[in-house]
Amino acid sequence: MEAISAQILALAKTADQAGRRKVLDTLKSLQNEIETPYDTIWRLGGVQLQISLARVGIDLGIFEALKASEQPLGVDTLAEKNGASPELLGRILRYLASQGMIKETSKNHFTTSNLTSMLADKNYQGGIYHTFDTVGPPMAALPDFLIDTKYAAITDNTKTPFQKAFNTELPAFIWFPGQPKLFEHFQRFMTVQRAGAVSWLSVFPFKSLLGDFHGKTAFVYVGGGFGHQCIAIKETFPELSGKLELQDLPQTLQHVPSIDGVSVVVHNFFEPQPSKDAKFYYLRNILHDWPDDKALIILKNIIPAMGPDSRILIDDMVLPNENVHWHATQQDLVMMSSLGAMERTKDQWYALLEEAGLKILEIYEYTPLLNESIIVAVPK
Ligand SMILES: C[S@@+](CC[C@H](N)C(=O)[O-])C[C@H]1O[C@@H](n2cnc3c(N)ncnc32)[C@H](O)[C@@H]1O
Repeated sequence: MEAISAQILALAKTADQAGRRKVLDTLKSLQNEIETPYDTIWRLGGVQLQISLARVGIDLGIFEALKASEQPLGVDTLAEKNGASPELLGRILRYLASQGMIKETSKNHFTTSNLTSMLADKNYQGGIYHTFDTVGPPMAALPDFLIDTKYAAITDNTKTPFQKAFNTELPAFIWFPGQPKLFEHFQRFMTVQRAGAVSWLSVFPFKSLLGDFHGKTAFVYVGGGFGHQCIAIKETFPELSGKLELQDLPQTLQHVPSIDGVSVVVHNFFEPQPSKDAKFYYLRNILHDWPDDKALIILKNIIPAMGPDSRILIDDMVLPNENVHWHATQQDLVMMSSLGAMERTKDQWYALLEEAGLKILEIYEYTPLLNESIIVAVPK
């Protein structure tokens, strides 16, 4: 067993992104084959507790404290730092160690594991909070919502499990910015959501498509959140500093530190695009947030601003028609439950863009297993 484990580890360490994913997916299907029904019910039964306790660990500063310490820390020392009852904390630490989130070195003493660093990182912590506090309640409300609606398709962003979970009539993106803490967690999560993945810039021929562009704005990051893709572009193409624009709602932009060489413009993408003749209008993780009727408005608002050389770049998953990866199926149902939205197949993208009055020039896939892609579109 040890020899096989070492071989798998070595394989994963030398593999590229797609190869490493393949290793993980193989291990996952192997687990399904090996499990008895008893194993499976324990695994499924513990899913919610894992993220609950990851959040408790973050609330108590456990991961940061272990990361900052060169020595293993005892329960009492940790309890002094965070004020929790040592009895309670001991049980929490024991659970976190049993799940691999930290490591138990001796009785009541703990240190970091391979996962601790990620759990101690502010942006990934945003992901844990977002998943638990904002995505979790609609997921829990989904089964009863579906019974109530007799399993009708969810396509209206005001009638989703989200409204049931949060007892609101507002669509998520209207409700959400009014919850500053939750919204900040979400934006932090967005900055690392595809960390470690292949960058779209390694596949998309940005430079050659930009050509000898001399206009005012080369890149408009529509609904760009914390603007991390402006930063990625500036790092790759420093000569574009001053020609990059970040657009988002004021509620989002107020959390964004100023970025040198990037102008920041308050823009609601349900209104006409104010930046004219830019080379690229880039929408990353935007259209998958909206059902078709809203996605059409967003796209149609950009078209009148486009010059002859302008391109819309849509950075989203383009799903195959079968054998969709579990990341994508999971993401699809998260989008559905909170936003009445979806991850779209290739056929659905062609149909949507056709209806918006756009034509697809090219699709550049940059993460083969997850089908994250750049769709390049121009007016018909
Ligand atoms: C899923 S996040 C994606 C952020 C960023 N594009 C990324 O990939 O990390 C969606 C973004 O859309 C923004 N947004 C939502 N409604 C908007 C609107 N009506 N106008 C402009 N931006 C909006 C949110 O503030 C958020 O930053």
